Amino acid sequence: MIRNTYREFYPGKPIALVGMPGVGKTTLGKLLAEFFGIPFFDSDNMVEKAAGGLSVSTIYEQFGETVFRSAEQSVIRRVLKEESSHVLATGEGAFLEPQTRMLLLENTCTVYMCAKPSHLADRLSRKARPQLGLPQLDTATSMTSDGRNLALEKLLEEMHEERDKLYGLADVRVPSDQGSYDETLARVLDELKLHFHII
Ligand SMILES: Nc1ncnc2c1ncn2[C@@H]1O[C@H](COP(=O)(O)OP(=O)(O)O)[C@@H](O)[C@H]1O
Ligand SMILES: O=C(O)C1=C[C@@H](OP(=O)(O)O)[C@@H](O)[C@H](O)C1
Ligand SMILES: [Mg+2]
Repeated sequence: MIRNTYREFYPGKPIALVGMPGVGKTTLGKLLAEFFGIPFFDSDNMVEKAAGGLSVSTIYEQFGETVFRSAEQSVIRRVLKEESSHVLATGEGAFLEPQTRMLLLENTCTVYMCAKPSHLADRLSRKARPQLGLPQLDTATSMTSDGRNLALEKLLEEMHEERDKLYGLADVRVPSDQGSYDETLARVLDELKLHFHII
């Protein structure tokens, strides 16, 4: 359905997805790349490969965030140099780092995927991959009877408040908490078309 509606339109430069943890950068990034028939890259996976298979959490633990950010910037720089058309899902912290942000703003079409913090809290509590940057929360005392994790929601609200302006520097902004994957994908495509004045 989506393929028929949008046919073969591609904005002509890489598309980079930025935003909060759990907003769907990796999931939607893969779908977007599949839609365009172009390669998909995820900066977290690229860093893990470059580190000989060490996981993101191990890199954080053993070397710290500064080393991780620097590795992240190198792999992003490399993929932008080597691959002309692709979709890149960044890790949540990448776009907050000034040099990486500049690199992405200058060389890609950046898409800020956004969602309500309460929605992200719900998604993250179901997500298989452990999420760094979110301290271990005492789930026993912060869970409500209807299964909401209030401490996680509060933390994500604070993160959102702090970061929304920076993520908002992206070229386009797409809500990612309403509807199915297909609907979100269609919203990304609509925003890209508007941005590039493609009718
Ligand atoms: N409409 C939706 N859009 C994006 N992700 C969704 C949606 N509904 C549920 N999810 C779930 O939310 C999680 C998003 O995780 P992921 O794609 O890894 O996000 P990120 O890379 O931004 O951290 C996945 O487990 C995905 O299945
Ligand atoms: O930038 C970061 O510090 C991280 C990004 C996350 O990726 P997502 O934003 O894709 O969840 C995740 O790998 C990890 O928690 C650390
Ligand atoms: Mg991801």
